[in-house]
Amino acid sequence: MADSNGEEHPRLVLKNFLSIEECKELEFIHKSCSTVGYRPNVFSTTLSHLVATNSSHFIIPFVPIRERLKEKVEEFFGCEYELVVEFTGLISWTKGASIGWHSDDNRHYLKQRDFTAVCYLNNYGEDFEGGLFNFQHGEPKTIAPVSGDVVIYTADNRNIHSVDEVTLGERLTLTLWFSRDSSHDEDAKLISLLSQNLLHGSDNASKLCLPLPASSNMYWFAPNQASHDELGFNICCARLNVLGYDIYFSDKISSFSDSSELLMEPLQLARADDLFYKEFANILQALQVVQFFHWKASELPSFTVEIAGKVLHLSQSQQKKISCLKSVFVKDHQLVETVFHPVTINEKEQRSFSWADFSAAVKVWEDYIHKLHKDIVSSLPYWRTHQSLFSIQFDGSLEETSVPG
Ligand SMILES: O=C(O)CCC(=O)C(=O)O
Ligand SMILES: [Fe+2]
Repeated sequence: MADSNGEEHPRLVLKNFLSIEECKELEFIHKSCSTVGYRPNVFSTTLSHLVATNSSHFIIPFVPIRERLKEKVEEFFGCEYELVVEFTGLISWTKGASIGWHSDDNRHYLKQRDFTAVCYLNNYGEDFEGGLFNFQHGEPKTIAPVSGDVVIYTADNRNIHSVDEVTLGERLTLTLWFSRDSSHDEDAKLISLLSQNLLHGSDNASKLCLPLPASSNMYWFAPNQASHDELGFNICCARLNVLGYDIYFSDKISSFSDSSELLMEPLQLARADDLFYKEFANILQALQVVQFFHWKASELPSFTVEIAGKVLHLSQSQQKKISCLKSVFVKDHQLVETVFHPVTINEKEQRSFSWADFSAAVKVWEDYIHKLHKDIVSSLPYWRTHQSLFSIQFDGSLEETSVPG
């Protein structure tokens, strides 16, 4: 690991550490739940944000991945059982995002960070352009992100790195920091949030799984971080738009003085001249179902679901209402294209859209969500006891479940 100057750069690149399916599932979660990030042109989904938006069940897919990563980092750096996860987040970078040379512990409030793991969830050259990762010294020098690959390194100045500006598309990673300082254990904080959130809900599982949007400014993308509503777009509407969907509010809601409140209201999805019958609880739920459908579209068998009466032809006045709404939530269509338009479009998926498949996916989505919900509710008591998030195989009987001693 020593370079020509005899300096050490403790780091490791692991090819195919995550399966393609794991990458796709995390991408689905990010595209359903992300908010505008901490820096320009960056979007993020943290685990505490998932809890705060009543989407705790989406923590489940992260759990085995965090576990495997921590094990690998401890093994490689020789600090078995010493580390806690300090932060877990899905982070995406779009056109204009970059970061210059830095180490990950380069602020006094980041000194607890000992190790970094960056998992690439999509592909350089396919999903985005630019965005190469570079180490200032030592080998490898440059890493082109490939989905499933992971780079781990010490967070100190032995691993100064940068990321080139993203020039096209959306570059997505799962990023974790690990600490030796147990007072920075993310798990303890999450378990406390989860306990408040999951133990106080009603028993109605579908209500519990209903996403609750955060404040509207967290979904507002403004160019150059201008914080006024005159420019930019709502990222949930924009993500729907780039996949070909519009939103429609029933005639019961006729005026919208405070437009940000409107996205908390029940709505329907439209596509071209069609209006789909299903009423979604709010924009986040509609976005989630659409993202789920696009995640699963290629693997779902073609369904012969009866959709007679489920798809209505939009009247002219309804179409007018839709474009009026669009101008409220998406001020700048060109900007949406620039930020979210994929580099390569799955032509097959685009051409073969059918409401019958969509309708069938809604049912599969419900089963998927309820399974995650069941898993997190069953796991939480064990997590509380051990003050740690770990994966548990529930095979129908809790008694047979093995938990660490
Ligand atoms: O996304 C990457 O490849 C690294 C990002 C990074 O350096 C950071 O977030 O500190
Ligand atoms: Fe970094």
